[in-house]
Amino acid sequence: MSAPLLELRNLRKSFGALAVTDDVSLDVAPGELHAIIGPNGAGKTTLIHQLSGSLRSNSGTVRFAGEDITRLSMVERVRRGLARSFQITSILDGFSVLENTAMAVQARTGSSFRFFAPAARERRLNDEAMAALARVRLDDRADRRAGSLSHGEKRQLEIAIALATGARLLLLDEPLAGTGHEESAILVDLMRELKATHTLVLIEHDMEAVFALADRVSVLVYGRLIATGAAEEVRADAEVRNAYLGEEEAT
Ligand SMILES: Nc1ncnc2c1ncn2[C@@H]1O[C@H](COP(=O)(O)OP(=O)(O)OP(=O)(O)O)[C@@H](O)[C@H]1O
Repeated sequence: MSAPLLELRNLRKSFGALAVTDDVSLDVAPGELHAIIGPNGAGKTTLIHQLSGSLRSNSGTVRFAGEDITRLSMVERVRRGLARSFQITSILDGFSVLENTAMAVQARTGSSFRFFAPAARERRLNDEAMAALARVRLDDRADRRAGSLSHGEKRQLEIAIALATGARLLLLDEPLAGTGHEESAILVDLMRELKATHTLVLIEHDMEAVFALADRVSVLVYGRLIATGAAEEVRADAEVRNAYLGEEEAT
């Protein structure tokens, strides 16, 4: 296996006496789609916060592209190419789809277009934003107000915003939650396409989507990883079936 893009070692986060993630160690290879599954309350979202930098870990290390980023802020991590698909609340409803995406391009490029005339600068930002929107198939919605998008389209926009930050690795926290059948099919296709160019860490409860997309799957139960492996191996693992998949099938 090539050197991992993301390396977690012995990560732990506790709230008071409750260890929500406990001794989590995991490697994610470049180009891999790695799914993290587990029952409600297992600590998946907390782990994503620890990776994105929105929560400081109590102990353990996170390395990205060989660099120790454990102490870096969320903004510094985004600059290095590690982005969480933004929460819906971070979409500015009153701005257009294009403007929302162009702001992410601007955040990445900073003042690097400063030598351009204002009109040319705006064109560059918009061209890059349109490229991100085309990847998520929202280019035909560019001029719409973001607030007018459907639930699934907002999820697509969040991914476009993450792409526009220049991310190499995308952290996706339950992108399919609350989406209808058609919306979810679009998002699954989109994630499949993104695999060609990006590394993805996906938290998802939709097991059909997980096993259709993931190269490898890790199972988190009570904050601990009980299994990591190729999707088919994990699906067949007796402990995993007891701890999680059996429970899902029963519901
Ligand atoms: N800020 C916090 N303070 C105290 N407890 C917290 C905090 N954030 C999360 N927890 C607790 O940590 C546990 C794990 O929560 P988390 O949201 O990470 O789980 P999850 O696996 O993402 O669950 P779900 O699949 O339901 O989204 C839960 O028991 C939750 O109540």
